[in-house]
Amino acid sequence: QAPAKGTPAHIKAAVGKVNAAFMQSNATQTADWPSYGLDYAETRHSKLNQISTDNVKDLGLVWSYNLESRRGVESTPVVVDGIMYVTASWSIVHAVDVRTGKRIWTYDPKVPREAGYKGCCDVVNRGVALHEGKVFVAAYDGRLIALDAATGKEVWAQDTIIDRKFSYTITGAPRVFKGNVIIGNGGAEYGVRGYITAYDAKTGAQKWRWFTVPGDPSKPFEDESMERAAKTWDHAGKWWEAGGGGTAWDAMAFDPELNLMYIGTGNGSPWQRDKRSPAGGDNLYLASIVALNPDTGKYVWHYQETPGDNWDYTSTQPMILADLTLDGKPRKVILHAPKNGFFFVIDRTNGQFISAKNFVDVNWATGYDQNGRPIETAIARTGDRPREIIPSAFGARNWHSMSFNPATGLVYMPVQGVPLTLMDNKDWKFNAERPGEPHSNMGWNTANFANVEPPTSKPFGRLVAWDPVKQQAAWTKEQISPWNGGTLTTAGNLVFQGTADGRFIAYNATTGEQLWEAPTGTGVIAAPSTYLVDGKQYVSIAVGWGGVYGLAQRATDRTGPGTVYTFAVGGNAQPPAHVAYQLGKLVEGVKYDPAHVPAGTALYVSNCVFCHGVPGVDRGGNIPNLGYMDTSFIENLDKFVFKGPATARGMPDFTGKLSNDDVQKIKAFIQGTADAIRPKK
Ligand SMILES: O=C(O)c1cc(C(=O)O)c2c(n1)C(=O)C(=O)c1cc(C(=O)O)[nH]c1-2
Ligand SMILES: [Ca+2]
Repeated sequence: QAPAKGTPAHIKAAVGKVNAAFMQSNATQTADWPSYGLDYAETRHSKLNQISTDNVKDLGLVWSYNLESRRGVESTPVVVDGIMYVTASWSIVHAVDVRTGKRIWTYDPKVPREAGYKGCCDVVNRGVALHEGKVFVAAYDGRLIALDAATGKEVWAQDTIIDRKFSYTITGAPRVFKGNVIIGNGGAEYGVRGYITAYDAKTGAQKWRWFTVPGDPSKPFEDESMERAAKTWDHAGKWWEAGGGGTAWDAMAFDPELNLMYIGTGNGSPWQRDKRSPAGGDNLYLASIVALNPDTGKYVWHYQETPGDNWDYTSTQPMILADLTLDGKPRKVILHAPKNGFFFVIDRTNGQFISAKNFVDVNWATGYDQNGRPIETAIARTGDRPREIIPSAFGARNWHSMSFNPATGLVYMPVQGVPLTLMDNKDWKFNAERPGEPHSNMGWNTANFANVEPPTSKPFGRLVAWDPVKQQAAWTKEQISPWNGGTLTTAGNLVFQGTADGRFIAYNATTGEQLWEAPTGTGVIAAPSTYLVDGKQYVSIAVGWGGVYGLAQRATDRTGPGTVYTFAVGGNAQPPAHVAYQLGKLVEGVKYDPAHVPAGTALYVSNCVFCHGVPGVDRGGNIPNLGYMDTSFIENLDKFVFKGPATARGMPDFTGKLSNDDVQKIKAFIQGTADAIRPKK
């Protein structure tokens, strides 16, 4: 007799069957959603069609589940036979029974809140992997943890970080390929050396590790790929001191037939190439797609999308494996649209460049030549004055997933423009005494604050349906803000996406016509999933505003808690009531010495601006904008900066890093900026 649904015995059986054979058979039916990107190819294309263009208008809420989090939610819910696993901020895992919408268990890895500032981009997590009865989560502080799927109890945990002096973090979802749990890390804004590691899913034993950039060349190279890569860096730049970067913090995919796994690598650390490799060079394997042998971690091939990266143009954005007919011939390709604004089609058997076309206006390159090298513009690298480079470091796309529908032949991708000015940081030196010290290690200054030349382009968000064969858009939808959620496409000829302004929307996949929407009570950044439970199709989305753009910006005054919404045709549950949130008024009356403003500006830019934004200019996302605080708060700023109450929520303690004098100067900058932008009476 089958165990009752939702009991530990049922959960064990359901999640126990998720193995390599299951992943492959599910790929042809997609009855479940067993992995971050749905399948090994990361298509996010479901073959379910109960919900279709005809009846999507009758989609209604079945239940909502409170994730009890107030920071970014980037997780795609994975679901097997009605058991859902989804993560919230601070890497907390929730197991939810889809049949009831009720909690089965939660697991909190207890990430130290003071470690929050070690990451660039919010204390987020993109989700879990499942394999043979276990749930794998990578915690923000760098631990990879295996849980019993039925109970949420820890089975094993591994520290994936090679050197805790440096600011390594993990935000990405692990994947399981051939019985190995695979995970990279983040940190390239602060000076780290990127790598990716495989662990035995059963025992947690380390199987292999591949570094993405070479280490100190006076020491033996780990493998031949590192030796070759070291020839593309100028040794005078001593890149290895700051780590070089190249972090593999998000994208992975796997082709079982070719026995190749693919990763996307990140930006250079520091950002500006002449600071780490003064004579130039491609600086392999930054900003590349790399194919590895999943059994050994051995390098097989690479294609570098941004040679000599200079702008935080990571190639970590999600990739999709697809089979296309190009010039009459079937081709096994990788579809990829990274931060740098170009859509790439790459031969996944050998890494050969097929085509690249810009999907937004860009000013760093005019295109790619037939060898797959970008043709850079004259302004791309010269840093003599503050200059807007397009796309900015926020990327024309970021980690927000795209999906590929073989029926329409279209890729559905969230696209954006977030204008940013860059300025050469002439005095940049790697801070060897305090490696991993935030933002000062970027190389460039992002110069968007009040008294520097502002960018001239306008921010935008856009949903683009891209034809990868013609390399052109089939349709586009303008959105009200950048930083919208990832997409899902289905055999019901639908595209689902959540938006920064707090809606969950369904479109006709062929035409882009909007067919349905529901409010979400907060901005959406994550991607939805769809699956069958007891023969019925559901769609779920985890919402919660945040991520790097959400730290200091928002598109709606609705800032409800992290929540999972599950919809089905005929659903009629009531949504939870959410609190509205108002902008305050500009801070007034804090006494300061105007002579302190320039020094305060520099201190604010290297210590505060990333999370708190520009006082009174940015709107304040999940983290308050200091230009809108009460007078007494700014007057007492030292009480928050040194061992303050917000350290429990992830605010760094600046004891020993800033002096009292520095805090006076920062106050001068905050009040000075508020005074400067206050409308004149
Ligand atoms: O260089 C890195 O190691 C690294 C890591 C991460 C991350 O782990 O989230 C991001 C970025 N870079 C990055 O450049 C970026 O724009 C970004 C956005 C986000 C996010 O979750 O919203 N993470 C990251
Ligand atoms: Ca980065």
